[in-house]
Amino acid sequence: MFKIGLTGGIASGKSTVLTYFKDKGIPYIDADIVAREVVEPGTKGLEAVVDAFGTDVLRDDGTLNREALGAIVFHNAKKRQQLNGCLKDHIQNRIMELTAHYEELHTPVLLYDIPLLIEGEWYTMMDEVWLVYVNESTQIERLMSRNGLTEEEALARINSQMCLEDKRSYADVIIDNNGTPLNLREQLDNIWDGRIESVL
Ligand SMILES: CC(C)(COP(=O)(O)OP(=O)(O)OC[C@H]1O[C@@H](n2cnc3c(N)ncnc32)[C@H](O)[C@@H]1O)[C@@H](O)C(=O)NCCC(=O)NCCS
Ligand SMILES: Nc1ncnc2c1ncn2[C@@H]1O[C@H](COP(=O)(O)OP(=O)(O)OP(=O)(O)O)[C@@H](O)[C@H]1O
Repeated sequence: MFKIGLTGGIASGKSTVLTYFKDKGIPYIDADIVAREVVEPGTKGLEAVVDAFGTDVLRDDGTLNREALGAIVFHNAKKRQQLNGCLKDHIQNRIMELTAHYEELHTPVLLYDIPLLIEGEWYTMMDEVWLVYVNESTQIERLMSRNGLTEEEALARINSQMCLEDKRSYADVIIDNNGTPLNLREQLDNIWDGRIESVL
């Protein structure tokens, strides 16, 4: 099974790229979805988060208050590391379980959308790394507009990750998403024709 790790910075366009390949029928694992599953009510993941951060990060209905937890961890590197420590094994186990499932199905290609692919060293298990790249001003603008954040809040999130410039050296393919959606689509058509169809 050919494993492709899709990464980038926050709001660089990973989900937009993933949607293109999903629409082509390529199987995928979305780490943001996994990260939500492992903190659903009743999970060990949520229990670990509450042990570390207290019940202030819960809503009245017992679900995780993502806004409250985000406000803490995107402004404090120590707290962020603590959260990562609570969830790392749960996220990793679930991703490996899903990978085994696709191996059993003899899936020829599996696309992983993992925001922290480099930071979390997931790149070492990939056959290829694809980086969705934007410059910082585009990233800030898109993040502010998508999440309704102030510039300061957007920068706090961006600075929680390895900078996109430094991620470039890990990439086999760089997808430049500074342009229009049409420009992005043209690049993805080329990647599909040149790199994916041959593996299928
Ligand atoms: C802090 C939380 C509650 C904020 O939730 P929220 O709904 O606001 O954001 P969401 O989960 O959709 O994440 C949005 C983006 O933030 C970035 N991000 C998320 N967690 C982290 C982190 N620990 N460090 C750096 N960036 C992160 C990613 O680029 C992600 O795509 C949530 O992101 C979380 O639980 N993070 C820890 C789990 C994790 O590491 N997720 C990344 C997938 S491997
Ligand atoms: N080429 C583009 N032109 C204009 N807007 C774009 C373009 N590509 C993506 N966007 C918009 O930018 C925002 C971020 O894109 P997307 O959600 O795909 O990023 P992401 O990397 O998956 O984000 P996250 O790290 O938070 O999961 C979205 O609102 C999306 O619609």
